[in-house]
Parts: sequence; C-alpha cells; structure tokens
Amino acid sequence: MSGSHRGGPRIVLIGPMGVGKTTVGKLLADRLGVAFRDTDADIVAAQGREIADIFVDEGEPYFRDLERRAVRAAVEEHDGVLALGGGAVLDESTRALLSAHPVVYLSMDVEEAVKRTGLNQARPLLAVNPRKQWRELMDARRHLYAEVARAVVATDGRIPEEVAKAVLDALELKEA
Ligand SMILES: Nc1ncnc2c1ncn2[C@@H]1O[C@H](COP(=O)(O)OP(=O)(O)O)[C@@H](O)[C@H]1O
Ligand SMILES: O=C(O)C1=C[C@@H](OP(=O)(O)O)[C@@H](O)[C@H](O)C1
Ligand SMILES: [Mg+2]
Repeated sequence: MSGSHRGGPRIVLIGPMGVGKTTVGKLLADRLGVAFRDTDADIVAAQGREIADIFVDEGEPYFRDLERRAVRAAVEEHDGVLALGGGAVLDESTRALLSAHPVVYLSMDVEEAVKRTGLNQARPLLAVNPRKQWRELMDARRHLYAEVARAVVATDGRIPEEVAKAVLDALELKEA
C-alpha cells in the first residue's frame, strides 16, 4: 500500500446498471496498481449461478440479501477498487456503511442508459419497456446515489478512459 491510504477500498463505484462501474473500475485498479473487486462477481462465484438466474429462481429480495452481505464483506476485506451492483444503495444499512468510504457516483441520463444497455437480456430489471423502466429506476434511485457519494462523475459521451481520469481527479488520486 502506498501514501496515506488508511484501509478500506481506495474507490467504491456506484451508479445505475450499464453506467460502467465494472469497466471503469478495472481501468482504475490498473492505473492505481491495486486489485479490482465487483460484488456482482462475488455473488455469482459464491452462488455458482448468474445474477439473472438468482432473480428468476429466488426473487429479488433474496438477491438483495445476498448483495447486502457481499457489499459488507467486500468493504471490510478489500483495499483496492470496488464496484457495486446498481441496486446496492437501496439498502439503508449499506448506505450507512458506505458513508465512511470514498464513494463515486457514475451518472448518466436516461437516453444514454437506453443506448448503453440496449436489448441486453442479462439484466432482469430491464426485461420489458426499457425506456419507461429506466425512467422509473433513475427517479427512484438518483437521490440514493447522490446521498452516499463523495463525488459525482457524469459519463454521458465519455469513453471509459475519460471517466476513469475524471474519477481520479474528483478524488484527487494519483496514478501508480
Ligand atoms: N463510458 C462508456 N461509454 C460507452 N459504453 C460504455 C461506457 N462504460 C461502459 N460501457 C459499456 O456499457 C456496458 C456496461 O458496462 P459495465 O461496466 O458492465 O457497467 P456496470 O458495471 O455499471 O453495469 C458494457 O458493454 C461496457 O462496455
Ligand atoms: O440495478 C440493479 O438493481 C442491478 C444491477 C446489476 O449490476 P450492474 O449495475 O453492475 O449492472 C445487478 O446487480 C442486478 O442485475 C441488479
Ligand atoms: Mg457491473
């Protein structure tokens, strides 16, 4: 570990599905020379099933419970870059936990969201009428992302490398 980092994740990325948390998180981990971790991937590995299958087989509340535990474990264990699932902030105890950490909200507008996620069936929350569902999702969650974030980085019209640079600037972090 380098510099004045005091433990806990170096960066925690939150924001809606498809905004680039996983993609940008990997770039940031490379640039900082630290490990990358993603709570969705942790859940898939532990359950031996895809997220969409967990939703279908067990229902969303079951997934949210797994997610709450996965986020807690990752925040306690990981000192690199951490990406959360888009709905992690729905849980109040998760929001309280995140308040002590360098959380960055990657944002995008609804049209960018529709364009990015397209017809991707891997995301169970967008199975029908994506534009309407996006509008509802953003309206329900925008304030939750903003509430826990130390910085907001808009991703509209930016490639992942530009988003990563903006995150480093927002947190005043230097590349390794
Ligand atoms: N800044 C960006 N501009 C365009 N496409 C992007 C950008 N960031 C990510 N993507 C693409 O959007 C999709 C979702 O990205 P991902 O990193 O999985 O998002 P998240 O983890 O937030 O759901 C991927 O196909 C990725 O290549
Ligand atoms: O926004 C959400 O509720 C979800 C986001 C997904 O993660 P990404 O944001 O990484 O796509 C995944 O956890 C699940 O499909 C539910
Ligand atoms: Mg992701």
